[in-house]
Amino acid sequence: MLIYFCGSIRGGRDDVRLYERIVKHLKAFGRVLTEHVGESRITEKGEGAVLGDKAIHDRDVDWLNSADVVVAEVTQPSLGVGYELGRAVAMQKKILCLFRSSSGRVLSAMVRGAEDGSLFLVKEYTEDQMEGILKDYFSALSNN
Ligand SMILES: O=c1[nH]c(=O)n([C@H]2C[C@H](O)[C@@H](COP(=O)(O)O)O2)cc1CO
Repeated sequence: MLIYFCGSIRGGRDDVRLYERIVKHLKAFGRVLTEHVGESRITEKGEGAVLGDKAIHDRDVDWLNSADVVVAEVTQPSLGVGYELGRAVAMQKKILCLFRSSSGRVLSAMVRGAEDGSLFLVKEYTEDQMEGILKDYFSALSNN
C-alpha cells in the first residue's frame, strides 16, 4: 500500500509535530511516500533551496499518481495541499481528509463539499482520536 500524506509546508508549519505522529501511524499500513512532510527539519521555506520548485512539483505529482491512498491533514490551510487534493480527485484516488475544528477554523467548502461518502472522506477529529480513525479507515479499505 503506497500512501501519499499531505500537510502544510509553505502554508505554515504549526502542525508539524502532529504530521510527524500521523506519518508514524500511517507506516503501520503501508509505505509513506511523503515522509518529509512530517519532518521538522523542513521549515516553512520548504525543500525549494535544495531541489527547486519544479522538481518538487514533478516528483510529488509522480508520487500522487503511484499512490493507492491519499491522507491529508487539512486544518492548516495550504495551497499545495489543496492543489494535491484537486489532482488526486482527478486521478480518482481514495482520499481521507482530517480536520480539527478545535482550531477555530472553518474548512474550505472546496474540501468539505467534495466529500462523497466513498472515495473522498472528511473526518473531524481531535488529536487523541487520530490513531483510531486511521485504523478504522485502513481496515475498511482492506475489507473492500
Ligand atoms: O518543499 C515542498 N515539498 C513538498 O513536498 N510540498 C508538497 C507536500 C505538501 O503536502 C504540500 C504543501 O504545500 P505548501 O508548501 O503550499 O503548504 O506540497 C511542498 C513544498 C513547498 O511548497
